[in-house]
Amino acid sequence: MRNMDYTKNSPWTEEQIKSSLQENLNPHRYQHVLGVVKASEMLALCHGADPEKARIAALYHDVLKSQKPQWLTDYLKAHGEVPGELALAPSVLHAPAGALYAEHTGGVTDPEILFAIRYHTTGRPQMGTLEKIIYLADLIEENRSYDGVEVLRSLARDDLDRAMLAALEQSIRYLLHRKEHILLISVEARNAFLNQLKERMTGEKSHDEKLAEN
Ligand SMILES: Nc1ncnc2c1ncn2[C@@H]1O[C@H](COP(=O)(O)OP(=O)(O)O)[C@@H](O)[C@H]1O
Repeated sequence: MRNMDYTKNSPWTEEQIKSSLQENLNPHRYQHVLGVVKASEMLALCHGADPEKARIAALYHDVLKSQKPQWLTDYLKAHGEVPGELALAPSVLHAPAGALYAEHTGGVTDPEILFAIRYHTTGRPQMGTLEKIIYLADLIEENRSYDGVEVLRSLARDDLDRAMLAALEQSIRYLLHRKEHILLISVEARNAFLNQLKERMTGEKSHDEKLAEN
């Protein structure tokens, strides 16, 4: 891959990131990235997040998508990371590797952006707003078309947590159907969103009950 000089602290302009993406991704994947940029900016504006951070995370999220599993594994190891369970789900490797690339080659230092890139495929418990935005933007961007995408689009605009629960459950169902390994972190994320939403509903109910009492 060209442009990989591992120079630290040399932030790229958006145009530099885009030209690196065009060199390294096929046109279809590049269009997907532009779709994620647009969707993540829209979600950031809906949910009070920083649209500029969303753009940067979205631009980088699939930067290493074309690299082979062995290359990605070596890249993670070269940066001191053990792939661990990810070895059983090689299509996820580009996410943590992409975060390392954004940091070490692109010079990105913002932890919210780096976490959003790292967890855009699996999710995780305790996700921050930018992480949820990139995870969902990846699934709802304008080039995606699958049964249920419109429902997820409107859910993502209305309520990030409910959309995350629906998206994680959709992803887990897809992996079950394909008899693929399901990384534990996604199951933990799904349970965390489920429990959080149950608590929220209980809280909302008792608030309503209190109002009714007065
Ligand atoms: N929890 C998980 N465990 C194992 N594999 C997963 C998990 N979540 C996602 N994947 C796999 O990672 C693949 C890549 O996801 P993603 O980065 O969103 O790619 P794409 O943009 O091509 O849909 C998914 O198609 C799925 O096979």
